[in-house]
Amino acid sequence: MPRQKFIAGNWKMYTTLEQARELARSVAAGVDAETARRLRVAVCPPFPWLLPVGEVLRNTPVALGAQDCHYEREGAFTGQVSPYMLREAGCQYVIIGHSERRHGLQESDEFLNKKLHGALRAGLHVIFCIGELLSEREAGQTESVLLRQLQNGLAGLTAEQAAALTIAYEPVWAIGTGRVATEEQAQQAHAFIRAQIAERFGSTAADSITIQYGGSVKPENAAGLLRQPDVDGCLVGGASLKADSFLAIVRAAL
Ligand SMILES: O=C(CO)COP(=O)(O)O
Repeated sequence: MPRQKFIAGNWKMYTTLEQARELARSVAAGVDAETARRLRVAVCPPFPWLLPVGEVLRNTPVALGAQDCHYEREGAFTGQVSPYMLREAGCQYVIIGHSERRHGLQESDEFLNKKLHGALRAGLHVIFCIGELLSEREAGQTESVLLRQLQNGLAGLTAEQAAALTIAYEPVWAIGTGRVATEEQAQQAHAFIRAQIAERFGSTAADSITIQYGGSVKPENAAGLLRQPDVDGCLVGGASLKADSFLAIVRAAL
């Protein structure tokens, strides 16, 4: 059975409350029953908008996700958000390891691995981001970087947990730059990631795991990327902030 495609929107630190509600309303209105039967759609608003956006999405096929979490259930962690709080706020998904946290906030593979386990303990589905810098690609290190991020980032997972995971391959040079990876570059990286999952967790996990592509995905390039055999969906930044462009990407996945 083919893997179900999964399109997620990462709203990053954008939208006012009113824009967030309106965007969620329009996205939900554009995902009909047939679309919902054939693929998964989620949006990941900023933390303070999770509850009001969750309210808008209630009883719709669009799932709610957060953009980060801490690894502990609770504690003296000023400014952090527990994965259990996210569950209680209605989240099904959480993004972990986005490059804007890896490189902007120096979050290490080991730290992200703790978050991954914390999120799974809380019952969240994780979108785990990996990807190389431009300098690493140009130095021919793409695969070794992905390998390190997978080895350290996914340490201690069971095959069953790996099978249910979403990996987002987001080459850092393609994020917010308008410079999308070519279909061949995306397919090559995704096939490499799947092969590594097979090696570590077995072929059942490799067949079931969802591998999204992220980085300058737009309505014009989504269909070509999604046609690649190992591209199971997209993690969309800028184009997820307009319902029209996000829904066009959703339709490209049908
Ligand atoms: O970082 C991204 C999604 O997480 C991609 O962002 P853009 O789609 O804006 O390039």
